[in-house]
Amino acid sequence: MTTIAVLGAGKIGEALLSGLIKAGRAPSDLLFTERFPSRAEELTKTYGISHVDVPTAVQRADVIVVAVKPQDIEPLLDEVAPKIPAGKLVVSLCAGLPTKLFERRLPEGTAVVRVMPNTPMLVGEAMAAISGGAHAEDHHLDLVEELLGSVGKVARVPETQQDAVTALSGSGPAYFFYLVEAMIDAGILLGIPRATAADLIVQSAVGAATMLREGDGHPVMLREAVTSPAGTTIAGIRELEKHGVRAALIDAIEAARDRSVELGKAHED
Ligand SMILES: NC(=O)C1=CN([C@@H]2O[C@H](COP(=O)(O)OP(=O)(O)OC[C@H]3O[C@@H](n4cnc5c(N)ncnc54)[C@H](O)[C@@H]3O)[C@@H](O)[C@H]2O)C=CC1
Ligand SMILES: O=C(O)[C@@H]1CCC=N1
Repeated sequence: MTTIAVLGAGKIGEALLSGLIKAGRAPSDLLFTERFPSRAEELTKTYGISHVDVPTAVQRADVIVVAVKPQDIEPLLDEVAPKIPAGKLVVSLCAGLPTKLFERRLPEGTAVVRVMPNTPMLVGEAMAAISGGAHAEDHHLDLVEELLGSVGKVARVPETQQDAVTALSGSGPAYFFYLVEAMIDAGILLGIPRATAADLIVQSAVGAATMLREGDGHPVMLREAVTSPAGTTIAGIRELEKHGVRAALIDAIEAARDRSVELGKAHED
């Protein structure tokens, strides 16, 4: 069985470990490193996965998943580079960081795959986009696709698209949560108890997402089907258009893309 080590077990590292266990992977095939001992203890208690140091992780694992913040990558690479044996597969989940940053710092020929996942991995509904670096071969991409395929959907994209993907599906769940939060607030304004408003909106979001995924309709057609002549929906849509919500979303996603590019540039030579 492939042994996987996650370096940095924060939100996304935990989402991956937990998703892999839910998908049937044995905790004994998983390892993690974590700089905060209390956090490490909590994860070992919850999932039964061993917390190890970096030399042990890179020795024992076949696949080394880097899940620290982009701002924390340099000290991590300083620790990993002298210890990692040749021939390991390195998978980076870090926003903005190009595969060539890892290739420059790790032993010559190290296969690196850049991945942009998202937190719905926790419930087996991730969207992950993967791109191979200079030394990643088809079998490396196949392995990463298989691993991530057990916790959601996987797309292969050219690395040049990863900053845009980060803005769309990496950050995307946060924008949906934000929308849901705002709609629940609207319910409160209209006098609906918070718990009832949350039920109404969350189920509407699940229903709408299911129609988008499983139906054969385009989002525009689906929205038109809700929008009756002289009805309630168009009265609401007019307000969204007046407040520039579409343009705000496009600007938000462009800003997220730009930030991803900036995070990568901070680590250029
Ligand atoms: N949170 C999200 O929705 C997503 C995050 N990502 C990427 O995943 C990476 C991690 O993000 P989060 O999990 O949100 O951050 P986080 O801050 O929750 O987790 C990072 C973890 O790494 C640990 N850490 C830092 N340096 C370390 C070191 N040298 N050795 C061992 N542990 C170390 C920290 O203590 C922390 O627990 C980032 O690069 C981010 O861009 C990618 C997609 C989605
Ligand atoms: O906000 C961030 O930087 C990370 C990357 C994508 C989602 N969360």
